[in-house]
Amino acid sequence: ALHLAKAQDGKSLEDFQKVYNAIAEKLRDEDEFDGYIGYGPNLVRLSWHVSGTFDKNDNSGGSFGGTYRFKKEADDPANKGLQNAAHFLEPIAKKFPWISHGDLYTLAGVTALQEMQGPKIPWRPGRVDADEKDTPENGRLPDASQDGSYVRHYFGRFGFTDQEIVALLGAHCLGKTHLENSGYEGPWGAATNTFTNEFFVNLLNENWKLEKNEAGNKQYNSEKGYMMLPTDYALVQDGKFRKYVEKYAKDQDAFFEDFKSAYVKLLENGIDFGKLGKAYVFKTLDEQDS
Ligand code: HEM
Ligand SMILES: CCOC(=O)c1cnc2ccccc2c1N
Repeated sequence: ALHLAKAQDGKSLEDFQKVYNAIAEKLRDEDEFDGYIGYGPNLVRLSWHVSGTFDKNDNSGGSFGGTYRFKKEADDPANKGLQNAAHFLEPIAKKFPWISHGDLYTLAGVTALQEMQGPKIPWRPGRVDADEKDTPENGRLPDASQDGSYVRHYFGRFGFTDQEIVALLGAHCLGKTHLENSGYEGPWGAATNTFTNEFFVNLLNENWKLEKNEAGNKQYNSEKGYMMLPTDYALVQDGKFRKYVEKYAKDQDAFFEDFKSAYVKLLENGIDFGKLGKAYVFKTLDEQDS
């Protein structure tokens, strides 16, 4: 059965907006991280990795239990580099001890996306911390060296369509690869901390060359110093994926809309929010200044 979301006694939109603001202000303060990219992309990746362990076959894993806080999951080689995001969130968890880890990890991704000018992401609280014994085993996160059929099969585990898969991967407009984390490197100078449809524009406009990097892994590089993972490039090699790449490269609003829906589905997979009321839509810091 699905995990039942539990209402946080007496916490309302205002309380969660305070958590949002604390994360958003810390993002602004600590802007020098990772060559002035900041923590935003890393927080988005954490929110995806804690949700991407979900398996609909036995409803194990997923964002509900906040099991990333346990060593087994945090030490998954696929999570290398996310210690930065976890460390960033420690003082937030101390300041708001009433929020569950699952809610904090997912809310942090929503905050980062909105503060990087991404779409408004409706978000629902109610995730409940699980025991260490419920931590999913390593190996549930995807392998970047693979092709389109691997990507389609992998996301089939969450019940995602081709369109949802392409939209979701548009998050690779953010941040960068780090050789010491994943064995992939770059993009050089093109790493961004603003949410746009650039990933799709790059895929279609650049001249891509498959090259072996210093770690001996193959990746696609362009003369402008951009890069794509094999699983990124698969989106233009596979005809069914390619048509959505072309759609999003032309229409950023369509990308924002479809990304928002797919990202909410990713973060809420395996959770029954029942009659806990509608989702919260948080104001950005800029919207509160005025
Ligand atoms: C086929 C599926 C995917 C694969 C194989 C993949 C693989 C990777 C790899 C290898 C990195 C570089 C990590 C590093 O070296 O630090 C990365 C970074 C990143 N990924 Fe993905 N990813 C996938 C899907 C996603 C999804 C669904 C999202 C979010 C919705 C996402 C968001 C990010 C972000 C924001 C970064 C940049 C992190 C940073 O700059 O610290 N990825 N991904
Ligand atoms: C918009 C310029 O960035 C890109 O085209 C791009 C492509 N693939 C990625 C794969 C993982 C992490 C970051 C990535 C990235 N920033």
